[in-house]
Amino acid sequence: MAVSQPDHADKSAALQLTPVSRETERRLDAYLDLLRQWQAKTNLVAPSTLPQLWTRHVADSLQLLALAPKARRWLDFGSGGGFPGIVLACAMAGHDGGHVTLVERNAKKAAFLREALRVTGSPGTVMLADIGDNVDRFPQGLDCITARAVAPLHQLIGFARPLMTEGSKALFLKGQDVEAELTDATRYWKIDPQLHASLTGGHGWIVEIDRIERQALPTASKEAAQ
Ligand SMILES: C[S@@+](CC[C@H](N)C(=O)[O-])C[C@H]1O[C@@H](n2cnc3c(N)ncnc32)[C@H](O)[C@@H]1O
Repeated sequence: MAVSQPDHADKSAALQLTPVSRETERRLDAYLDLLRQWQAKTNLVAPSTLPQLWTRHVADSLQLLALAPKARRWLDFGSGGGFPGIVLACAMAGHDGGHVTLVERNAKKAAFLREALRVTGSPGTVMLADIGDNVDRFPQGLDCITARAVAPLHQLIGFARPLMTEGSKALFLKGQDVEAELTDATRYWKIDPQLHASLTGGHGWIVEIDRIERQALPTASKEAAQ
């Protein structure tokens, strides 16, 4: 299968939305070159989005940096082909103490993510693991927890809760059903979410959460649980 070629207009549109340093740009170029090569044998992104890798995926990931400008220690649930985790790692390479933990349960994708960290020289660790079974193995002292297209919001909040500390936050990239997902999540969790419209347009949203408490069980459920 032919390897797709970079689209320069797509890249410059993305970099206008979410500018980065020349060094980060070079790391991102190396990452996308690798992704295009591996995409020929492993499905890392929807093939229809290959012509817009920069706007659909890179800028979508980079926009998180503006919502957590001081964050250095990141953890990304279900990184897949590397969004947002590898993109954030490419950006963190320029910062002292920058590090991204990428959690992925698919072995081929985890191998790709390790190779992406290697070729870009970006600071990160790939954990080949199922999130739900391994929360106690994840690093502590995180500044920011992320996820895109991995699980329903209420589940992501449950995964993030034990990892959150004073000053940390979660940033979850969500689609047009965000309101329904938030309504569902507040049945389980007390949260004070902020919603940010995605810079990359479409119907994307970022849910920012900095405090998570378990919702008290309604009386009927408490009785049922006894
Ligand atoms: C739809 S893909 C999205 C990948 C990437 N975040 C993105 O937006 O391009 C979902 C990824 O999450 C991974 N995943 C889903 N549930 C997971 C879990 N419980 N533990 C670890 N990885 C999980 C899948 O293997 C898959 O690679």
